[in-house]
Amino acid sequence: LTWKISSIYCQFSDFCECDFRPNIDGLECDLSRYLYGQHLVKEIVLAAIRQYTESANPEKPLVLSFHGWSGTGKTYVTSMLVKHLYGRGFRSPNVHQFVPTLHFPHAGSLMQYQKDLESWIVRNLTACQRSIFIFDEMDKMFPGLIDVIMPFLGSHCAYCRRALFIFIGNAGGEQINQLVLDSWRNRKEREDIDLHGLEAILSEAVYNNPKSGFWKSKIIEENWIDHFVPFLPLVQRHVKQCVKMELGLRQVTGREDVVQAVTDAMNYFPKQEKLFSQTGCKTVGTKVDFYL
Ligand SMILES: Nc1ncnc2c1ncn2[C@@H]1O[C@H](COP(=O)(O)OP(=O)(O)OP(=O)(O)O)[C@@H](O)[C@H]1O
Repeated sequence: LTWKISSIYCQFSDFCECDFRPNIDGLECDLSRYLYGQHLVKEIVLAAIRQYTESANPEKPLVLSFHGWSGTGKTYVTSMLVKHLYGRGFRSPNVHQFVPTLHFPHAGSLMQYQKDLESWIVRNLTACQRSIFIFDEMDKMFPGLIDVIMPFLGSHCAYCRRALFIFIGNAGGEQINQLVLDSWRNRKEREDIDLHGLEAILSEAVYNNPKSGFWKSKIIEENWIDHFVPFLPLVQRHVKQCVKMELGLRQVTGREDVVQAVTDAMNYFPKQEKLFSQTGCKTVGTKVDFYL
């Protein structure tokens, strides 16, 4: 009932912020304490979100696209954002997450999905302009579907300007890994890798990949994505940090043996250098339970 009343209020008020209660200090703190090996992500996400939350009347919605290898923190950072932007986190009625394999599984229903997605967004943006729409597994989304959200991304849609769109996918991961590998071979510090050229590489990687939901997408052609955010592949040092964090969550200290056992149990690639963790930090939690 409370939500219905606030929806009605929001339709008549320009200042309706619904459950939007940004805590930028909290976000900054979580990113710097609990996100490892992602200096570019911290920098881009924090600056973009800060600007987005500080502007009461943005000119357009904020559109972010997260790219990178498995287990590098894309979903994790999205959760941090949701936690620090909405009072009730993922339980907030203003947080909407789409998973293609769950919500759009059948190729034959593409037109129906397009209609449903469009009306879902209109309905929710008219109920609350500060809504967040998260599109997970962009590599598994049927090309053509995502273009129905185009009209909501620009400045001409007045009730869309305070929304936040996040796309998550693995496309571009190989290109990011290659760049990190090259810089490692050239003895360059990881933290010295900058965005220069990377955004263009990522935009091309999703646009030209028939397996990407952005394949030949107008969203890319017309530059509606504000920031392509590269998640770098994690190395042993980061896996160790993840193990320590998992141990901390279990209130376990002084178990260097577990830190070493879990770090050694992960697979690393490329074959020769054995530099990057195959699953990032993704399976660390279960491995910690196994070795404890
Ligand atoms: N950079 C990181 N720093 C700290 N912990 C991390 C990092 N990356 C991943 N983790 C840990 O690993 C778990 C899995 O990561 P996450 O789900 O974010 O991976 P992902 O990039 O979304 O992978 P996928 O592409 O396979 O969905 C997180 O819940 C977190 O505990």
